[in-house]
Formats: sequence, C-alpha cells, structure tokens
Amino acid sequence: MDQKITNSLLYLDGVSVSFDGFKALNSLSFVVAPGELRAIIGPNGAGKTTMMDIITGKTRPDTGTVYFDGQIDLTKKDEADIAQLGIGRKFQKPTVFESHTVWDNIELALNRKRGVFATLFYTLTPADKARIEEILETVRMTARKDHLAGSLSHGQKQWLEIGMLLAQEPKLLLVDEPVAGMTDAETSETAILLKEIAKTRSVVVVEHDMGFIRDLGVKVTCLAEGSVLAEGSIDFVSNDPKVIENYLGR
Ligand SMILES: Nc1ncnc2c1ncn2[C@@H]1O[C@H](COP(=O)(O)OP(=O)(O)OP(=O)(O)O)[C@@H](O)[C@H]1O
Repeated sequence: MDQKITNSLLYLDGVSVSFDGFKALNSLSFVVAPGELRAIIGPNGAGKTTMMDIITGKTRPDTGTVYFDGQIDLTKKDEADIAQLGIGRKFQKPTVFESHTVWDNIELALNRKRGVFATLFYTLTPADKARIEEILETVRMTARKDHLAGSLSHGQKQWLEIGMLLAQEPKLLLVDEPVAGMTDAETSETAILLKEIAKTRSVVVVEHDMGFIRDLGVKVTCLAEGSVLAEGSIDFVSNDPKVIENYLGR
C-alpha cells in the first residue's frame, strides 16, 4: 500500500459527494499525521461539516478514498464502527448531562464503552478514578468536579464535553467550532487545551475565529467549494490571494 496512506492517521483522496446535483465536496484531498493538530477554515458552505460527516460515516462519499490509521477503509464502515475505531466528534453545541455533576459526566462517558448492563454492576477501579482525575485536570474542571454540569458557563460545558470524548480514548478527535460563544479568556485557554490534547492524539479543529487559529500555531487547511484552496502556516494561508478573495476578504 502507498506509504502516504500507511503513514497517515487520516487520509482523504479525491473525495466527492453531491446533494441533489450540488457538489458539497469536490475531489477533496488532505492528510493528517499521527499526533497532528490541524486547523480547518473556510467560508460557509465550503464543505467543512460534510467532510466531518464523511469521516464519521454519517455520509457516504460518491467517489474517493478515506483511510484511517494506516489501512482501515472508512467508506466501508458505519458510524458505530467508526466511533469504536477511535474517532470522536464534538459538535458545535455542547451536549452534557446538565443534572449530573462534572465528575459523573466523565464517569458516564468512561462507562459508555462497557455497555448498559456492565455499567449497572460496575464499580470504578483505582485506574478509572485516576483517569477521570487526569481528564478533569486536562479540561480545567478539577475544582468544579462536584458542580452540576448545568451550572457551568458555555465555555466550561464545551471543555467538559471534550473531557467526555477523551474518556473514550479517541485516536482522532474532530472538533467543530469550539470557541463560538466563548469569552476571550476561554478562547485562549481552549487553544492551549487543544494543543495539550494533541500531544497524545490527532485533533482536527474547524473554526472561523482567526485569532484562535493564530494562537494554535499549526498547519491550516482552507476549504472552499468542497476542495482545498490553500494549505500551510497561518501566515502563508492568510496571505494567499485566493483565500483573501473567497474567505478573509468577504
Ligand atoms: N444533507 C444535505 N442535503 C443537501 N445539501 C447539503 C446537505 N449537507 C450539506 N449540504 C450543502 O452542502 C454544502 C456544504 O455544506 P457544509 O455544511 O459542509 O459547509 P460548511 O463548510 O460546514 O459551512 P458552515 O461554515 O456554514 O458550517 C452547503 O451548500 C450545504 O447546503
């Protein structure tokens, strides 16, 4: 098999999908390395959400290849299989269990892997507790572990949900517009948090907030009309005349 495929955590090549004759993705190709944090930008309708739908198996491509972790063909897997393989997705709106504590939210996420019956009779091992504590620390929630999730700020709920995804130990985390609606301080902290998380897994983050993207300081892929318009450092991409015309200058 091609070395580029086997050395990548995520490999998309020539991925196209149409809805009622409209090409939402038009021969999209890009590669994410193991342990890479990648930022995706692009105007509304560029295909960013559709790209995540393809990776997570919600949408099937009409043509193209999608490989995960070297040799797994994601186009042959369903959504449940893909989640099980280690791809976690954070949607834009936080979805936490509001009437449960922060700790319980993480514990529930940790148990989700075990199934309902096993969970009923399961007591946490010291290793589970240590993992929950570690996740709480990562997502800045240690001091709030006994608070009800419903009492958290919008930004804190986003962090808690990232923690719930971490409990599933994904190899790849897809994060959709995490800083929309966050305060400036929360936004800066989220950049640091995602960089920490990407030390142990790959993260693909879609955002419109260019200050946040600059803070991340990672390779940026700009999509437009379903394909890659430009890719490289934030300075390289934001100075590209095509990016200015299609996105930044609008
Ligand atoms: N299920 C669907 N049926 C019909 N059209 C769709 C479907 N999903 C997406 N589209 C269209 O495909 C195009 C790409 O949409 P997509 O949501 O992927 O863009 P996006 O880059 O995520 O935009 P935004 O920044 O607004 O979230 C849009 O024109 C959208 O209307």
